[in-house]
Amino acid sequence: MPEILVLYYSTHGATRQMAQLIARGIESEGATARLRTVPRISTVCEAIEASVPDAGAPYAELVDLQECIAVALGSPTRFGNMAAPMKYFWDGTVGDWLKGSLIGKPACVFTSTGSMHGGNESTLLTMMLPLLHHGMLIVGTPYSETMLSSTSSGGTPYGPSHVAGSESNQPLSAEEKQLCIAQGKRLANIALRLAAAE
Ligand SMILES: Cc1cc2nc3c(=O)[nH]c(=O)nc-3n(C[C@H](O)[C@H](O)[C@H](O)COP(=O)(O)O)c2cc1C
Repeated sequence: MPEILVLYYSTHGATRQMAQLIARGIESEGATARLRTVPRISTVCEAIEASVPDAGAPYAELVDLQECIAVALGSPTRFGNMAAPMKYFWDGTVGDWLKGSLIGKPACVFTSTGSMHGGNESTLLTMMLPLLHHGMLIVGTPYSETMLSSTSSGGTPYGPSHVAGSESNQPLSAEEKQLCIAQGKRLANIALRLAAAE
């Protein structure tokens, strides 16, 4: 069964929930979702994380990028950009960039932000940059997903988003959830067709 990597970072759980919904969409198309996260990083150089997380998805390894036919990449918004642990992971992918391992693979991005205009679109757009450097094919959300027009919180043509509120405690709206599932389905559908054509 072809696998699609759902790679996310989350501290309060919203981006993790989005990842699980995207995985549901992926699996409804007949692919397997491989959920992976990345460890926190620290300014204290001696501090190390356990090699296996206490809970949730395992930590991603480079082989996950190589083995999967597509990637869904999620991060909370941090000052209008992806969180440092996720950026750190991508900064470690130079070997794959040199080999061109990801060229031609489809990818999508998703994020959770505190406030409506606090940078969810800038986070999604800037998360695309390392993927484009790797030669990946960016898959957004088309307006045929009618909830893109009706949502009053998250959901963008650049990818799914969620507005979590200043306390990071707002649940995903029905529209936000549906757009996550739709994004997973679309990514899997395109990835499976590209893989079959090879
Ligand atoms: C250091 C830091 C920076 C943040 N920067 C922003 C920001 O620029 N815009 C925003 O709307 N929310 C910002 N937030 C809030 C998070 O994006 C928000 O709580 C998000 O929903 C967390 O996702 P999670 O539940 O997956 O951890 C920031 C949070 C932290 C801790």
